Amino acid sequence: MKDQLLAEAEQFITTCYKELHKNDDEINLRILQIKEKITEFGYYEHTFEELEHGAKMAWRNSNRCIGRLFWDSLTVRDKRNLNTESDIFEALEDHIQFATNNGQIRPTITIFKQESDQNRIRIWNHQLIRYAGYETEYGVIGDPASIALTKKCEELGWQGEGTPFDVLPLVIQINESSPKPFPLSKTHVLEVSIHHPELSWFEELQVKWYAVPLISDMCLEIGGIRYTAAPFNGWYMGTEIGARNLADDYRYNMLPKIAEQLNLDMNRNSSLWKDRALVELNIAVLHSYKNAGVSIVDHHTAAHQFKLFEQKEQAANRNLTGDWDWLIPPVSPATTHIFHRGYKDEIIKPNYFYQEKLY
Ligand code: HEM
Ligand SMILES: N/C(=N/c1cccc(CO[C@@H]2CCNC2)c1)c1cccs1
Repeated sequence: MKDQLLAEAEQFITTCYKELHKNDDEINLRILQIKEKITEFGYYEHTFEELEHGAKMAWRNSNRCIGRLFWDSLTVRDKRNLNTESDIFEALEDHIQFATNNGQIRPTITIFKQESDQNRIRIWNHQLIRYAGYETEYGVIGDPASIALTKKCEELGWQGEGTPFDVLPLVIQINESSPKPFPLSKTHVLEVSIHHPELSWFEELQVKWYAVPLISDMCLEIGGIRYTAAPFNGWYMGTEIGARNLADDYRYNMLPKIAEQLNLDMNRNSSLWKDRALVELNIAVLHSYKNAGVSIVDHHTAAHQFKLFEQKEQAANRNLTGDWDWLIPPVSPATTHIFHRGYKDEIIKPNYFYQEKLY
């Protein structure tokens, strides 16, 4: 195990320090230091500089991410010193406030203590901000994707209002102690009501979504060290909300309601009623976020930015890796260059990984 850790550390320091334009003496000195730490204690710790650049490299290596052009502009917050659930909760509220920035979203990651034999911090939420889901005898209220976590939160003593848009509490667990729920104050949660630039009936659907996507259940691995609590945010690509979260029939399932209002022929697939409803919903999402001054990107602009990323990686002499299945957008994929080429789905570290589900 120590040899494996040392090998990962050496590989990371070599790449990271070269990118930071450090010379061979600095690289060898740092590797020697780490070797001593691992030999004596069985682990080592990153400097802030290593942590910051490692988190950026991990974003750059995220094969499924179309937003990687901006990898070097990630804001990294070092919270490895925090030890209690309430201190961690406070740091998460600060992250939400800083990243939201009144709508001018700042891509940010907050990194908590690394995993060790004595220490494991986990955030049970998939995203820091997400709506609850309730199974009732009349069907599901809220987000079906949240049913399991909502049940867990209720077992832990949390009580939602029962609306389709109840923001779940943050659930923080340290080691094997009971996970603790912390309700988020609504003042921290910026939301956008969805309306359409031409179709005035759209607002009668009374649908909204939150501004900031903040993934909190993935593990950041840098140089053999695992950060099991390292929530990160960017801004949304419109299709994530308009073609998935609000459109999937196992999510908010809005397409039939929209098609009805559009008086489309829903009895024939070939009327393409689903496709027309989908496009209008995505137009409404992009229009509403822009109108509210909340950062968002359409899938055409995002694909163009990804093209620039491909060119930048080529110029930097780095091999581009990607996961085609995820990189193509769910709306009009073949209108983007991504659809018409291939990508090598090789896993390079540092990177962000799934970790075991705790509920
Ligand atoms: C800045 C704006 C960003 C945009 C528009 C963006 C866009 C996306 C989209 C559309 C996906 C696919 C999600 C899905 O289909 O469910 C994705 C995946 C991903 N993104 Fe980005 N991203 C951004 C920033 C970031 C940042 C800051 C990080 C980390 C530091 C990141 C890491 C990832 C990872 C790890 C995945 C794969 C998640 C999985 O495998 O479930 N992205 N991104
Ligand atoms: N726009 C985004 N979209 C996502 C990025 C990563 C993951 C996800 C959600 O993935 C879920 C798991 C599989 N599909 C939904 C969405 C970002 C979230 C955090 C930083 S950027």
